[in-house]
Amino acid sequence: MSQGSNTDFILAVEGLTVSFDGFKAVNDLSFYVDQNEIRVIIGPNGAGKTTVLDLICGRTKATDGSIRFRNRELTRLKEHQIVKAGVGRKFQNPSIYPDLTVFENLEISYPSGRGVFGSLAFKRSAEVVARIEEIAGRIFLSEHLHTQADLLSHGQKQWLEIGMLLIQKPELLMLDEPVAGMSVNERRQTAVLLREIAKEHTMIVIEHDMQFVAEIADKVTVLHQGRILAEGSPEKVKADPKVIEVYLGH
Ligand SMILES: Nc1ncnc2c1ncn2[C@@H]1O[C@H](COP(=O)(O)OP(=O)(O)OP(=O)(O)O)[C@@H](O)[C@H]1O
Repeated sequence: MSQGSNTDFILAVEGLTVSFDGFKAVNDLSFYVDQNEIRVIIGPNGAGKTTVLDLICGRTKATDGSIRFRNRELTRLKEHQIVKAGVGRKFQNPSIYPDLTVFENLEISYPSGRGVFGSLAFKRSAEVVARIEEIAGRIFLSEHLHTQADLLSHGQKQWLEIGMLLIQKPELLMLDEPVAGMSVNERRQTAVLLREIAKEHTMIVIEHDMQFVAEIADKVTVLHQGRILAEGSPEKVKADPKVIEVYLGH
């Protein structure tokens, strides 16, 4: 049976290529992600990691290849259709509303089908409030529900943005360097948070901190020059001479 017809994977990327003026930032890339898996993508600067996330979420259009999410082809969809299909993305810098409270940031993200102002005006149902409180608990911000987001620590802002994604219930969450700039304690808590989230969601995470990678990853994909250099468990990848040569040894 060809892998092309396999329906067990939540995400199947095959032959994915993107060319920027002839330069292939992602070059004939194939990988498969299981449901409830945490897949971590590592690799040197410029390896194509962020570009892969950009391709999956529709921000960048593929030159060639396919991205199937639950067997639905994403390369033909627009960014907002991919969000609707169940793919959520968090960028490196938190994009939260600094003047609003934690509660209000989560409320705005609640999938009500309205824009920012419509969301604020719509009556807070008990169901919405309960969901916001539940999410705030998961992201360690129960005590800060009515704190203005601007006053949170950098790490807490990152958690809030993860919460803003979670409240939309995406099946697949993509996080770009979620622990960058976090303290050791915040990193530890984030590892716990991500393992907890993986019980209900699938995740693709770009990360450089190998200790954190080992704590969260089910499987690691190592990219180099737009291609896969190695793939497997964190232990296997860490011991791979090719990976040590181009990435870990530096
Ligand atoms: N829109 C674009 N136009 C031209 N070149 C691009 C574009 N986006 C990315 N690139 C190039 O593609 C390559 C891969 O970039 P990408 O940001 O995906 O790497 P990365 O692995 O995420 O690196 P880093 O760890 O530095 O974030 C780089 O050489 C980059 O300059």
